[in-house]
Amino acid sequence: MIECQNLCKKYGRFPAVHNLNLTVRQGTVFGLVGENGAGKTTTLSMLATLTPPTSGKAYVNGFEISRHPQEVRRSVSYMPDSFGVYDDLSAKEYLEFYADCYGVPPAVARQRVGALLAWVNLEKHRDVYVNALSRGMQQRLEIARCLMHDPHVLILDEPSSGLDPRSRLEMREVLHQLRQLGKTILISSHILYELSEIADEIGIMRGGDLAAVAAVNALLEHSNAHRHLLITGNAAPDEWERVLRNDARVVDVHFVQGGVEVMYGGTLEQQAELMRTILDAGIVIYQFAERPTDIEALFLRLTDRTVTR
Ligand SMILES: Nc1ncnc2c1ncn2[C@@H]1O[C@H](COP(=O)(O)OP(=O)(O)OP(=O)(O)O)[C@@H](O)[C@H]1O
Repeated sequence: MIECQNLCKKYGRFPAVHNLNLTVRQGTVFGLVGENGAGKTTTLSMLATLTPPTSGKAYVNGFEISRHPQEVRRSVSYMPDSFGVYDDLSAKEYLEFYADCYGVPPAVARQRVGALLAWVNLEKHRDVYVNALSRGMQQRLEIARCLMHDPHVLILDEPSSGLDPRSRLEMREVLHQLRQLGKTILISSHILYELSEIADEIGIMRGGDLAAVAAVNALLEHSNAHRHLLITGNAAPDEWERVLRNDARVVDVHFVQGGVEVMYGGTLEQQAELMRTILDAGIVIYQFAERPTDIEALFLRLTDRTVTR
């Protein structure tokens, strides 16, 4: 449904996106994660036909973006990372305006405006001017706007950026619902954890390259199967090593100040046994704590072999 083949964008001599090869299967959600300047916005903007590529090809809904931009625009909705709103339109008028731009028949538009406002929880704000809505509400209205012409493909650039925690939660709800619609979605974020909740696959961009791609299921299975433990005590590194080496469920050991960080692949009962083994070895335990999995580190470890650079 979306396919990029060696897609490149240079600004002058600067390669913002470099030989990008990416496939988003029909009806799936692909999350693009990366730091500021990684090339996410440039990629999404090329796929939305707003930025012409320097070289390479990309197909959206079967249409090549440079050769058939009009057809691509009809099949796609693009939500930019920053957008201007029309000050003197209410939320309802804003959606009606876009329906008109896209040639949605008035009767369909009337029904859709009501349904979408309810869907993004803005029914009560239908007559409020767009510039009087909070940023979170404006972002949700943008999602509704994106659905006005019932596109096959959605391209969303950081829909949660700049939102306070409560608005982020509300946006998260909307994105979860969006996933249920079965559309093909390409969504970007700085935060990998956020994307892992809604995406089927995740790609990480660095310096204009798609550095790695992983299926979210594989990430979650791995993070469920492994616990990240912080154990501190009065042992020297070689003592930790000796004790931990005897437990086959210890996958990885990393020495830290006063102890070790352990990637552990056993059950909770086996984890308790590990604690007993450490105590039996005469080590005084100061701390034995489970830490949240660093999903970014896990992603990089799992995809180590798939780096395309
Ligand atoms: N119009 C432009 N002219 C020159 N350089 C540009 C232009 N647009 C983007 N760039 C540069 O291209 C690189 C990629 O930018 P891009 O906006 O695609 O990154 P991003 O991953 O979306 O970052 P952010 O999360 O900050 O939006 C950056 O180094 C940026 O400075």
